Amino acid sequence: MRGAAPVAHETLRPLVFVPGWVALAVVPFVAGLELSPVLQYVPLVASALLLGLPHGAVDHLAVARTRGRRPDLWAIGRVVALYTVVGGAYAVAWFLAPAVAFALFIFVTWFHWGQGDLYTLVVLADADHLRTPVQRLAVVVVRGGLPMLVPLLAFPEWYRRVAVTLVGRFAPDAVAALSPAFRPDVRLGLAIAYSAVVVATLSVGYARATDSAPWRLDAAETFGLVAFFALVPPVLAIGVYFCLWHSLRHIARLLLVDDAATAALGEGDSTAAFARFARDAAPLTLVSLALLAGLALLVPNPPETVPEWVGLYLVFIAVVTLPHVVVVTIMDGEQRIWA
Ligand SMILES: CC1=C(/C=C/C(C)=C/C=C/C(C)=C/C=O)C(C)(C)CCC1
Ligand SMILES: [Fe+2]
Repeated sequence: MRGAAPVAHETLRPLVFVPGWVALAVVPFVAGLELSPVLQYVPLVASALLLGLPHGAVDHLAVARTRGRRPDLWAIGRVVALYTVVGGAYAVAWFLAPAVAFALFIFVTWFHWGQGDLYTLVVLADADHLRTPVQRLAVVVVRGGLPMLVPLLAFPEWYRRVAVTLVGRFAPDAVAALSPAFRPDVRLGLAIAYSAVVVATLSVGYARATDSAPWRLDAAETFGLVAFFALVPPVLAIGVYFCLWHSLRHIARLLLVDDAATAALGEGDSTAAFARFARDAAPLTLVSLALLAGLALLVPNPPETVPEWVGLYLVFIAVVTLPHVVVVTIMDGEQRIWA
């Protein structure tokens, strides 16, 4: 990729891939120990300070850096305006139509977590089996469906409970509008359709791969994640995935557009590179937490328990994810991830 020294990629690769793979292998066993519900929330709560929330807290610098420019006040101001307008409108939507806002959150996350993995496959895993835009869109559907659809198929009651907690901060009765998604026949239909897309996507990829190693990595990750989300209760699974999969991969991407971090990685100094990220991300992570506290005062039913606080945190994440997806999609365009 443009501007990124190959050595930096080499330094990053194990740091990016290994934690997620270890989590896929280990967490199902931990989950088998029947963790108390509160412990299952630990990774999601931790994501407010570590990896999760911070991965989006450098959006104000990311676009300019991706274009090879130093972020000036004007560039930062544009991103702040994007967040205010798009995030603000979506926040209002949560108050007016919470069930619709929840459904949108699921679809946006599906796309966004899929697009994150597409980048990782193309740039960090050197995948050559994703030749066409249609294949790349299919990979986004497959990869995003792992965290967003598989839990609905495997743990519908958990999924419903989380939907109730999010929507319930605004209007407890509104969640009834989502009930068709939990019907067994609808879930069976979704399972069949999704499986067909997974098999077709991997098969076409296999036929087009010249180097089979990245394809094997893609297939192994896909089936590993299917098993992970089918076995691990969703709050725990999503918390782990958000930190160690999506956010870690995106942070690697951010390091590769930051010249100083890339230089540090080129010298094998990953600590210095990640420290730069932490410094860049700290201010807006703290601002985000202050905004979350403000949101808690504004909602009709303020949170009282840990699950309710996490529900509100997820609403806040939803609101900042919409502009975050715009930023990442601009990065995708600049880096020709979909071409
Ligand atoms: C917690 C949880 C859910 C939703 C989590 C979502 C949608 C998280 C999105 C996070 C984002 C977008 C982070 C930014 O990149 C589900 C699937 C309803 C199932 C039950 C557990
Ligand atoms: Fe993200």
